Amino acid sequence: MATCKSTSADTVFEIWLASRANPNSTGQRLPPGSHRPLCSRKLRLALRILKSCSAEIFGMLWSLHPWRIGLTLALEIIRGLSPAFKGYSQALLINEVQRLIISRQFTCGDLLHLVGAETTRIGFEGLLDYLASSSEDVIHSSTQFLLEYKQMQQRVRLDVPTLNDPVIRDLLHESELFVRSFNGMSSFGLFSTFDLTHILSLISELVSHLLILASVTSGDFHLHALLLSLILSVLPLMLGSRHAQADLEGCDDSVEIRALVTQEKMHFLAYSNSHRPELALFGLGPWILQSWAQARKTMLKSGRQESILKEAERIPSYLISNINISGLLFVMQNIPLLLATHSPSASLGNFLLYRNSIESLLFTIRRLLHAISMAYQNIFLMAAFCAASSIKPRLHPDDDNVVQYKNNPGGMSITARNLTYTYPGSTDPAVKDVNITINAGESIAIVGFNGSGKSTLAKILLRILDHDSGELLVNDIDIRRYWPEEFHAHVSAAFQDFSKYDASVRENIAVGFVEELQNNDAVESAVHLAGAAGLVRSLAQGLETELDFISTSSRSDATPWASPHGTKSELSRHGLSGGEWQRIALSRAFMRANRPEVDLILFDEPTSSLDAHAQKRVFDSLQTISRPASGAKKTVIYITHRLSTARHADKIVMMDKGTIVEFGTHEELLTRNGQYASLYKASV
Ligand SMILES: Nc1ncnc2c1ncn2[C@@H]1O[C@H](COP(=O)(O)OP(=O)(O)OP(=O)(O)O)[C@@H](O)[C@H]1O
Repeated sequence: MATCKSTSADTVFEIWLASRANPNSTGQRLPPGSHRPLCSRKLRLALRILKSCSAEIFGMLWSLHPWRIGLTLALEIIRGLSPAFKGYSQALLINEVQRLIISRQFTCGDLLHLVGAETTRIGFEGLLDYLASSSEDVIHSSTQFLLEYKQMQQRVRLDVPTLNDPVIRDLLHESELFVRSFNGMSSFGLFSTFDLTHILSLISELVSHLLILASVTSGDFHLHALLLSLILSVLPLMLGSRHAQADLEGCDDSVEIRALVTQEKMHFLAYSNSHRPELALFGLGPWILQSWAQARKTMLKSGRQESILKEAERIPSYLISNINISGLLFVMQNIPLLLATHSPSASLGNFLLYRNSIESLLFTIRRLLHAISMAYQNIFLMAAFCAASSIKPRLHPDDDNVVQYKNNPGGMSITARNLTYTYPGSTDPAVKDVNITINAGESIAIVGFNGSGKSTLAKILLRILDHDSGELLVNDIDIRRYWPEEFHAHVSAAFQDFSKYDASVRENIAVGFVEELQNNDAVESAVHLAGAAGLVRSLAQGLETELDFISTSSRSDATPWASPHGTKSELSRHGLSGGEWQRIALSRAFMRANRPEVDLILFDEPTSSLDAHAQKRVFDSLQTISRPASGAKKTVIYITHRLSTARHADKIVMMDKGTIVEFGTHEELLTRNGQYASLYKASV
């Protein structure tokens, strides 16, 4: 056993982190998913994890099917006794044959009787196996669902800054391995409730072999055999067959395909980093989770029904296949040997039983050690799963510091003081010492050279990123005191790197305010504001047209949401040009921007791919909804390289190298004759 350095660790997260210390290299971490060496330090950590998390995990799983899990545990323990009982029963059979032969009263009828008794035992064994595996299937699919659900929940609640942390990414990776191990897909092998029962079963097998060995050597043979026989005979009668309870509704293939597609789409959304800003901004987490859960349940249900149907067809063959004819033949093969020896005192059965028990004992010990070493590795994955569930998203305020966002009738006011932000892994700040005051209801254009920090500043203002230092006040309250979800309900945005969803036009737009997904008026109004009505009309299936974003996307993580079996929708997907996609993204932003509770609209390069008419249309719409003839104003911020557009804003922010170099009205900045003035003159 190796020795590892000791570190102090209190929470499950810290224990998990300590378990990743590389024993061969101080200060280095083991890569995520790698095996933990067996050493006294890691063993102690494993025990602490078991103490802290196992009750939570097994309590969670136990609550799913208490009686079934209890039953499965009992069955596994009894199944563990089977090999020993089998050896014992066969030894009895041999002894009986030997006795009959020696007493010269052997008849074929006696032989058939003995063979019948042995066959009955084997039949019971097969039935026991069938009942145990049926019950396991039910527990397995519920467990799988619950853990996958929890994992999706972990993903969608985490914000961009949290996910940017490489340690958190490693934690989520190991948490995922833990969940995958319930599908048998983990590199560590399977460690699930059934591995635990497997360990119990192996322990009971070990004990039974020891018991048999003790019996053979002490001669106290029949009592134990009787007990084992009784247990094996009575237990199956107590068990209800899952087969009888199965709900064998017919399966609808199209429902399954739809469910599978939805499940994959939602999974992709939850895991995609490129969609993360919109996911946070539009508060899509609960909707993704709910849609995924519904689809996943349908898939698991249909999978279970399929296996029930298959099993129902398979019961006779299952039982027959479990009758180990070779074992019986092995016993029979000893009869000639008995006939030859004719010894009145020899007991070949006892001799074989002893020999088999010794062999089985060693084999069982090997399997048990293997199972325990698998479990040891998976304990650390379990810690990752537990710790991941309790990560506090970076943008969440402390409970005692929370302030409720109050709707500002005149739009959102923003004050930034010495705002600085550096991307993880970078040395130079992308935003540096930004100071600005934006009054409620103002329209602000942010302009500047490429890479000057405009989009980064926008993401900080939108509470997608968290500034490293400085202060950001929204309606005179520190933005860090608002719940991000609550704050996001009062803003709408179109990002420069907006998302293209592998979905219909309607879905692509309505994710801006997903509660109105089926509200045609709301969707059509958003389409109208973005000047996309003509585009939608030109599509054969209008809002229901499925969009093909692959052909127009060049992003590296543009993973296709695989449609199984090459479905019809895949064939009829519609590609869009860059400008058309931009109109769809703007419609999405207008879906929310038009709502009364929204105080801030932020568009990052909203019209970069639009023609002059479309561009005018978008700015007219912005004007209409942010400065309505009656009703509340909204603050509008837009980032643009088109200075002919910027000049219409109330004030202009000129950025360079992460900082604001000029701020004022168009006229003021021209008079100043600085960077803005030279850029403006160059553009006209
Ligand atoms: N995810 C990131 N990780 C590290 N650095 C980044 C990241 N995103 C942007 N940057 C860097 O931050 C700086 C500011 O980028 P930002 O996108 O805010 O500029 P911008 O003014 O919006 O540029 P553009 O006009 O080209 O859109 C750039 O130097 C950029 O390389």
